Amino acid sequence: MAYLELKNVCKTYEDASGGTEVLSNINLTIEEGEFVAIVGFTGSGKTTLVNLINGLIKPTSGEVLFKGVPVTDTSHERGVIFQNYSLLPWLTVGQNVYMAVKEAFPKESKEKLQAIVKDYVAMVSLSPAINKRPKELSGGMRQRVAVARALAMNPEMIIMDEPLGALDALTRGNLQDEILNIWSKDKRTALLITNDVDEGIYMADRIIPLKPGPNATLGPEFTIDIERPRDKTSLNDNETYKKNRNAIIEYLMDIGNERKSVSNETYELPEISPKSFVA
Ligand SMILES: Nc1ncnc2c1ncn2[C@@H]1O[C@H](COP(=O)(O)OP(=O)(O)OP(=O)(O)O)[C@@H](O)[C@H]1O
Repeated sequence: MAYLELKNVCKTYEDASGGTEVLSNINLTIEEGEFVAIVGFTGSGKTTLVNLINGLIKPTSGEVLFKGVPVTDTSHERGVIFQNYSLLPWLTVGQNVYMAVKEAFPKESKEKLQAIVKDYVAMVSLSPAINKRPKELSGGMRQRVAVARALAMNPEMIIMDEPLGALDALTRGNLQDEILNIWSKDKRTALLITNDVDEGIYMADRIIPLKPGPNATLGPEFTIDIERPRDKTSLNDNETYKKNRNAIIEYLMDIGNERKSVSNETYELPEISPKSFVA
């Protein structure tokens, strides 16, 4: 049985003119322990897809199944790391993680919960900042807290919605490694949504492009058959990496061009001319 399965999932956001189908016929299967990345253009429907899998919104038609059971609500079994950290500003790093852990394990003792918080804060190298509030942290540190918070709840599946998009290249690279370390240690199932092909190839077992919407749908998948742990510096010379990178970028460029050529939008430029020109 597939761990996560989307069967012919469609999502339309209703509006006064009837609505737009953002996602069309999404079929996706993820097996236990797999790391899958979905790459897509901005606005193609990636967050909509995450919200459907997370149970925050319902499909207009089709089914989302987690371990064979239809997803009808959010659950601690699926931990989401969002792109905007979403930390509570009045709580410290430790308190932000504690709150989530308490919600996930309401019957555990305070001491046990505090020990979990300490472990996960240490795991993302933030022990010295455990008593700081979000406004005292850099963007990279805040995202680390968000990672610790999601993982401390011990979800069976980690869903990441462009979690590293706002970070500089160095911080991004470090956090990619931290997420991979945690994923490989506990062998959880992971879904990464990203607009960065290199990030997808470095982290995932499979990459699936999301064709731009409206009516966005998943394209052909690319299997990244590169041994783990992967070495970022030697990846550039790896033939499998180069082959996949070129194929994915070519595919994305082709569908990008296709989208441009079918666009009916026309732009009228205003008729203006300078009243006077002084050299
Ligand atoms: N609640 C909503 N109501 C109406 N339309 C929505 C809603 N949420 C998203 N959309 C529309 O659906 C489309 C896809 O949005 P979504 O946020 O899923 O894309 P995305 O790929 O995550 O974008 P980005 O990369 O910019 O974060 C957009 O055109 C957006 O305007």
